[in-house]
Amino acid sequence: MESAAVKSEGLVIPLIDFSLFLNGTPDQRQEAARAILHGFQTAGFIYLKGLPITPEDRKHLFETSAKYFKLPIDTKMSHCWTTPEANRGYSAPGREKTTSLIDPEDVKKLRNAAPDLKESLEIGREGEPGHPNIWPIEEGELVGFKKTMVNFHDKCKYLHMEVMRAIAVGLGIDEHWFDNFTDVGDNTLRLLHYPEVKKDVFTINPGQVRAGAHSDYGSITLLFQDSRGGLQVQSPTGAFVDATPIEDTCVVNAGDLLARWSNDNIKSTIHRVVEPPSREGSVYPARYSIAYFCNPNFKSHIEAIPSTYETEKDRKYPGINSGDYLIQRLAATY
Ligand SMILES: O=C(O)CCC(=O)C(=O)O
Ligand SMILES: [Fe+2]
Repeated sequence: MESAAVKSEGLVIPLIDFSLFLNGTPDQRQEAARAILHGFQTAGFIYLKGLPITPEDRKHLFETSAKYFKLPIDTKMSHCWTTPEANRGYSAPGREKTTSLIDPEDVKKLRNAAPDLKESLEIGREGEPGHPNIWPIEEGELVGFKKTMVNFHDKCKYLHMEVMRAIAVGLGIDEHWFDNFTDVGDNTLRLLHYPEVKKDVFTINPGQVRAGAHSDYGSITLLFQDSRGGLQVQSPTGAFVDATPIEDTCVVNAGDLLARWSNDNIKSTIHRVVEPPSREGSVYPARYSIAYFCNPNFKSHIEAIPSTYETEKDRKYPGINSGDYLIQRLAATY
């Protein structure tokens, strides 16, 4: 039920059948939970198959995303990303620079030297007070856009809750321990488009990437990639290893807040997006991916999960509010 999806440079990313956690016997459930936790503790990344998200759901989402990005730039700019507090809307190529740098001046320099070659749309939870999603006008190919996105948001919210339950089972705490932290669904759905690009762009500027090396901020990220490739995960040796697309799987990685919450029992691993493995021709075709960034409910106070420390003095971090933590991290990269 478990095999290695990636094995290189000391990095082993397991591929786990999540249906065994959701619908298996008590033993299968336990075994799947153990494998999931182990993957997060070692690689910080896992692949899941047997998901409650069907290949049709997924196909429909990617098609809808491609239609969105075909809109004229002026239309997309009419609902652009404004503030870390809202964290919603369109980001044009060059807007966000994902990086592990924190100092805004350093980020600015890096952005100017090698802007990320991507554009994205962030969609937050519907109904979050004070932060409405600003939807593109539904005409032509875009009819039904909102419904598709809201449905997918809901399905991913459920998947987040279930993955956190698996982590709880793996840790040997109450299976529902995280439920009060995940039930609101303060998560962000991000559509990503890496436009077609001339191959020489990457040779002229060796620092050029599609998305800079970074770790994610929240609890976990559910990442759906198309078949192009280019996602890489940093191994314990420091090398970047291809996290090759596997059909009908989802890549799940732990974020910085989960690492902190687990007293560093779980790893949040650096990753990036570079050009795909070379093929014929003078251009790299466009790549699409869909990331669902999960967070503990913004109102939650985050302090070390029971079972991840023995005595008070083993707690590495003071408590922190989940929403504040995210805003602070987003403010550094936009
Ligand atoms: O597009 C991808 O495969 C990864 C995107 C990513 O890591 C991010 O947006 O945080
Ligand atoms: Fe990421």
